[in-house]
Amino acid sequence: MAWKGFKEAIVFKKVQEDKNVSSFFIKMKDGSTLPSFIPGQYIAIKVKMPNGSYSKIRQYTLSKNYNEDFYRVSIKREPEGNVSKMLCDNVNEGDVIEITAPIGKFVLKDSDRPLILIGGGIGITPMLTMAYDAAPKGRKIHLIYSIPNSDCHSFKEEIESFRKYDNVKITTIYTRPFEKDEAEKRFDLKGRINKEWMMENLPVDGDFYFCGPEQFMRAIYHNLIDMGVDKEQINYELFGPGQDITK
Ligand SMILES: NC(=O)C1=CN([C@@H]2O[C@H](COP(=O)(O)OP(=O)(O)OC[C@H]3O[C@@H](n4cnc5c(N)ncnc54)[C@H](OP(=O)(O)O)[C@@H]3O)[C@@H](O)[C@H]2O)C=CC1
Repeated sequence: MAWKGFKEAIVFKKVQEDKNVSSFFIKMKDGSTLPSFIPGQYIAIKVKMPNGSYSKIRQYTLSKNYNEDFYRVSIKREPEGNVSKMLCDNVNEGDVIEITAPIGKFVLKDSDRPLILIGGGIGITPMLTMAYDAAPKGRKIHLIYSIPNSDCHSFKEEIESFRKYDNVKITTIYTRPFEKDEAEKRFDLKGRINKEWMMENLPVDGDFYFCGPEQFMRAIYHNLIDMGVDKEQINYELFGPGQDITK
């Protein structure tokens, strides 16, 4: 059952996904069943600071299959982010945090159109839950993941595992690959995703969902408009106090 406000939850597993990203696997402290959520939704989290006061409230997208009996959030440690630093550095297995029930309107809509999921950096998290939902249903999916290099390549095996579905295509973009990344061919495309590549590789009749840094989102939005994609097919969410990306 969903609840109002915050409720205590326990981190029962913590996984370091890459240099900066940690995943937290969460269950309710009182053992109650977690409400289901729609792919793309997030929970808000607050955490007790060492001085006993509560941190600010932050929203983190759920990043794992919605029909598991736990929630997973995956958090990038931001040097300036007090809450993400507190969580990544000091919250460990067995610790209690406070969470809301899942919320959010950036969710996967029912459709038979090809589904194009584009994640920039930690913005891949809502794309993962959307892919978990759509892949087994046979919908044609193109999952595109842009990261600087192998130091930031979270969820590598997890994303690779989607290849078991014939209907899923994966493109990994490294914008600043190391020499070893080039030598070991760890990516499909080098450099920032751009309009030429999108025009050649993405269907105009698809449903597009994307999330990532503000400039990344603005570029993708305008490329899609230039390609002639209908605004109804363009879905995105900007976290934080960003500017309007359509301008
Ligand atoms: N539901 C939501 O809305 C969520 C939103 N987020 C947001 O996602 C963002 C992710 O940030 P972070 O992980 O630091 O991302 P990074 O700074 O690591 O960037 C991710 C990728 O985007 C590329 N990129 C940046 N600008 C452009 C552009 N104009 N055109 C094409 N590619 C571009 C980067 O290339 P390059 O290396 O060249 O810079 C890089 O490959 C955060 O701002 C976070 O708030 C995160 C989770 C959920």
